[in-house]
Amino acid sequence: MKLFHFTDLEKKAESILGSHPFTYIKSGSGDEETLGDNIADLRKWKIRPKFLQDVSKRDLSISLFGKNYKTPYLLAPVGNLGIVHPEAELAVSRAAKQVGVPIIASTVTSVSMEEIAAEAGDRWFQLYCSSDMDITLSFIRRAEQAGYGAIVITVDMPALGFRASDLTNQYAPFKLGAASGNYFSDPVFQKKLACSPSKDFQRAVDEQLKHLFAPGFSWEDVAALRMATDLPILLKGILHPSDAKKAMEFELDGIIVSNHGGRQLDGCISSIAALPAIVDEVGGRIPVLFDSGIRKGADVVKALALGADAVLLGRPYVYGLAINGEEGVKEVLDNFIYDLDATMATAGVNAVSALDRDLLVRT
Ligand SMILES: Cc1cc2nc3c(=O)[nH]c(=O)nc-3n(C[C@H](O)[C@H](O)[C@H](O)COP(=O)(O)O)c2cc1C
Ligand SMILES: O=C(O)C(=O)c1ccccc1
Repeated sequence: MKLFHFTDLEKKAESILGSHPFTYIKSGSGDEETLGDNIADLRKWKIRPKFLQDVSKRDLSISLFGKNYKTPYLLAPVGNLGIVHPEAELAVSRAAKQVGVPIIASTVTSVSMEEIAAEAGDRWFQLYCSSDMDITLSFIRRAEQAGYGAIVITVDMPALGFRASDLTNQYAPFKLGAASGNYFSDPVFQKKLACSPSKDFQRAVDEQLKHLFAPGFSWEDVAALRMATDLPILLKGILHPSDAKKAMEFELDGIIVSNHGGRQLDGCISSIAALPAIVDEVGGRIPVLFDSGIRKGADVVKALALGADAVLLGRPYVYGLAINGEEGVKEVLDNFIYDLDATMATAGVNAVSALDRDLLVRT
């Protein structure tokens, strides 16, 4: 593949994927104000290197929920990957396992969470809470049994964002069954459907769509889920410090500062602009993870220096998958690790744990 720059990665993926699938992945909601701000606001922060620090050994490792990881990267949950590559989540899982990076498997994967677990190393499960609590609880039980190490509840999708380009293209991959691996294999869903998804495919897809978004889901439901599992629970999509505070009050274990890669609420704050106030509110009591706009090692250094404990990669690995399946994802990860290592060395920092705000200025 030999593509080291995000722009080249994106161009190559565009030449391979069909126009509608590529647009679905690349786009943000609205007129992409927030999508652009995720990148632009990261660039407002500049690194002030301090030299003569002995950077002969660099330690990229982190620890989360009592477990050590070689790098501060996780793979963000990305649904509908069946439109990107025939091996979809399985290729992603194998690549991440080779590199030692945890995956966060989406609710809306092309295959089931059990099939993913069979190929994956460290894995967390991302939960879109269903409007049907029985299905939601069934997903949590299945994740526990399949060895997932945490539940990531995504809170920023009470409804699908206004995705202008997908609307123009009339493109909705989740209506094509590219995202039905978990629903179609779920015993509770099957029972409610009262027929086999393979027999009446369209009805099963329509039924899943009815359950997929849960606009009525609230903090009381979060409290019920807290009671329902001993796994660590993180909320993904937090942008306001008061929601971070509430997550701690509800005894949750972590949060992910994210605006869904600019795909949900257009006009909302960029993820990096939201991060410092949330880190201050949390005060080190629970891990704060970060995503939306990470495109290179310097972006990672900035997010970690502003107080994130780890970062999630989204579109970059999806493009690697499009270009060369498992090998493509692995190459993207290898490059991100190399880039981070080089960025830390040239910034005069020898450990992720030594990154702090003193390293940055806002321009
Ligand atoms: C095509 C696509 C599908 C996504 N699907 C999900 C999903 O199923 N669940 C979820 O929590 N986030 C989903 N996200 C959001 C990502 O987890 C992540 O927040 C975002 O991609 C990070 O931004 P970045 O792409 O700029 O790195 C999706 C993102 C993309 C691009
Ligand atoms: O596209 C997305 O960002 C996404 O998360 C999603 C998930 C399920 C259905 C449609 C979109």
